Amino acid sequence: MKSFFRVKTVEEARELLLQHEMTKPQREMEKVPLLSAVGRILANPVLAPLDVPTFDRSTVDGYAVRAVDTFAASEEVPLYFPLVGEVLMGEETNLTLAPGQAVAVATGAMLPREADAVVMVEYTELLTEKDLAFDNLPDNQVVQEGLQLKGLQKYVEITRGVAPSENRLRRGEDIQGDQLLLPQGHRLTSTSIGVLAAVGIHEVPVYKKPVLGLIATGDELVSPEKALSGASVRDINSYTIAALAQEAGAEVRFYGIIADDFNKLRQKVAEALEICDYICLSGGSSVGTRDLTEEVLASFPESKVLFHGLHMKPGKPTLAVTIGSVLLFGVPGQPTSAAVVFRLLLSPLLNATLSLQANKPFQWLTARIDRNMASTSGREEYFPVRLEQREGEWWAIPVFGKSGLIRPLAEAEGLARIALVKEGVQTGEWIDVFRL
Ligand SMILES: Nc1nc2c(c(=O)[nH]1)N[C@H]1C(S)=C(S)[C@@H](COP(=O)(O)OP(=O)(O)OC[C@H]3O[C@@H](n4cnc5c(N)ncnc54)[C@H](O)[C@@H]3O)O[C@H]1N2
Ligand code: MOO
Repeated sequence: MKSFFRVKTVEEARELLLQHEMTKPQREMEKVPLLSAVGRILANPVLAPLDVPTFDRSTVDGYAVRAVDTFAASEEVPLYFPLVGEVLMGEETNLTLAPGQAVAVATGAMLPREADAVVMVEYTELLTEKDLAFDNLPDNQVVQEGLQLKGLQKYVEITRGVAPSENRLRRGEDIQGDQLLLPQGHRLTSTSIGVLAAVGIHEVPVYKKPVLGLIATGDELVSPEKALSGASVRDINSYTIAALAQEAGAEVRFYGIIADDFNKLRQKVAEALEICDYICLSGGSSVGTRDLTEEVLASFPESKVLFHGLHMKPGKPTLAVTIGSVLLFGVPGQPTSAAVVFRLLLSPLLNATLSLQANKPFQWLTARIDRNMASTSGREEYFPVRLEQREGEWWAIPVFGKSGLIRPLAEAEGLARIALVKEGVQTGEWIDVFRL
């Protein structure tokens, strides 16, 4: 009878794997267009090549002024500014404001020189010489200057003063030229992509994605687009694992469902070894007579078993092998087991390959367990939980279901962990939860 050997704790397994060449930070880079850069990892730091904005801009629709000229304005005693021009959106202006003048500007438009604030259009009225009843005008220098102009001079009536810099975005206020914008190793998000667009970077240097080959084994498996018959079951793992691998930054190659046949499986593995950095086989990692994974992997001359079996539930029959520089895994066929092993072991490896900090602290939280849970000392146990806040504390509510099911995991918000040395936990006890 076959049995497991080289059994490791999850921690030992992770450390062993992180020493492997493949999990060392990836140094190969490529340039990708900004539109397809989300989720990719920056291979170089990005310095701002210029100031953003590149000129002083208005943040409102209104009139550019010198703030000091407007201080005395009020609803009771408005001030009148001759309108000396307009700056259209996207137009470069050469205007310079003289004291007491106003220039119409749209939100985002360039400000004339000497303008240091903008009065919102709501606090103004546009008038012409004709509209102004000269007799009633307050005796103010600004108006006098305006009146000296020829033709239908327009005036801006201002009923509220503005402070210097009010409604103005200064050159470089958003981003300063030469500033470090994004560090090497940063995972690009929608907002960091916006920042790159702002400084005109349209091709981004990123690390190449590690390639993960995926092979599902099992005579019983049927892909979702085919009809089920007799005792056949749907292939779930190929899809959850492909999605998890993509989330972790890998490029996935799917090698299909392979029947429990030594030669066919070996042939597929050989094919995958040609181009993959990681290979993940689901099913057939246990000790059943048809569980061929280990036998197939062992038949490659360079093959080396790192471990077979983890002190972990679910995920006990996990297998890790190296063939040359390629890391190969046999993950259990049970859908929840496969997903848990991938998240806890393979995702951190892909993160390491991509220079991402593995298991970021915010992936874990502590919560109080909602009921007594039994476990066996000597293995780490993981079970799906929902999370709830009660009076400022997190509580973990177990979602029960065997590891052959998929729905309980889909309902869960976390995986609660009972430590290796513990024999169960009591209601209310604090427990580590890995957020899903
Ligand atoms: N005598 C023992 N039997 C089992 C042990 C053991 O220690 N001694 N371990 C059990 C545990 S725990 C697990 S987990 C499974 C692991 O089995 P395998 O990895 O060898 O996987 P299979 O036997 O091929 O399949 C198990 C189960 O999962 C279903 N499956 C397989 N692939 C997929 C897929 N891609 N999508 C959906 N479902 C899949 C398969 O139909 C089986 O029902 O072994 C226990 N047995
Ligand atoms: O260890 Mo198995 O992976 O429980 O279901």
